[in-house]
Amino acid sequence: MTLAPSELILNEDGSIYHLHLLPEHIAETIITVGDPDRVETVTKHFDTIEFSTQKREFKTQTGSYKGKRLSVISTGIGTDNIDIVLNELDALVNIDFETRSIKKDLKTLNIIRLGTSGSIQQDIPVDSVLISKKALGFDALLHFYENESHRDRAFENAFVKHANWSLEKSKPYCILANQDLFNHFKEDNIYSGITATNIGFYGPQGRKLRLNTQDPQMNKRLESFSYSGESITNLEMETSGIYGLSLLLGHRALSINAILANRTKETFSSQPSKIVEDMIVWALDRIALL
Ligand SMILES: O=P(O)(O)O[C@H]1O[C@H](CO)[C@@H](O)[C@H]1O
Ligand SMILES: O=c1cc[nH]c(=O)[nH]1
Repeated sequence: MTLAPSELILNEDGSIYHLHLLPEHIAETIITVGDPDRVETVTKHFDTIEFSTQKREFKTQTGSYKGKRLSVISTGIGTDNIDIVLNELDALVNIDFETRSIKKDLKTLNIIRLGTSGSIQQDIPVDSVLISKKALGFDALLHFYENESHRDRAFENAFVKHANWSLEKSKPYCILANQDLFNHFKEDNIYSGITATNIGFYGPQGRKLRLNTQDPQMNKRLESFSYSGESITNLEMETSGIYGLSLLLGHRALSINAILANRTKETFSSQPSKIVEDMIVWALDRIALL
């Protein structure tokens, strides 16, 4: 099947539409960060940088860390951007841009998010690091793809019942991290849990400045939900989309987040850049061993 110019969009220089990348520009292990400024916070640790570009919020640098070729790419905020980043990264490795056809032999990328997040559990403090074993998506992204075989419907239904989830919101979807990557990064001083991803930072994460939220008890209900001994630990805005699209496309994904806020204790890190830097240094050494 040939993909039409309106579906697979290439720029005049042959690069993919939003990311502005050619296939040779990316490594097989990719670190995603939300903030474009965080790309260099990661790559300043690299031995060499071979390539840099930026279009809109999507900044990419590829180089080498301890001999391993890595790309770092910023996604901006939200799962709407994750739809663009994951589909275009996959196209770069699994679609032949000359023939506009899907390759026979598909590649699997390692996709590791180094993000920031807010904890909703008392005992997960600010300035800790958490890896996400599962994601619960309150965004609707995955519902636009054929996804049935990858979701944990029993978990989703138990959550909807427990939280008295409004039918006017999207049905939450539950997706697993790549368990090999999860085990590779898991260690005693790193927290792990279920990350809830939502479509906003304020109302959708239960924050009230001037506007009332639809359910003032939402975060309490998230905090008290437990399923097979596991709890929802933190809130952010990308992990469910990364896990969902990675599973559907055949890539391996893990989300690692620096905890900047504790929503239950109403605290925020006094040194957010330090914990982000510490997380990056720790994660890079683990990534180099993949
Ligand atoms: O720091 P990043 O990776 O952007 O992640 C978190 O920070 C942003 C909100 O401040 C959202 O993107 C959220 O997921
Ligand atoms: O509370 C927080 C902190 C960082 N990022 C989020 O999305 N939420």
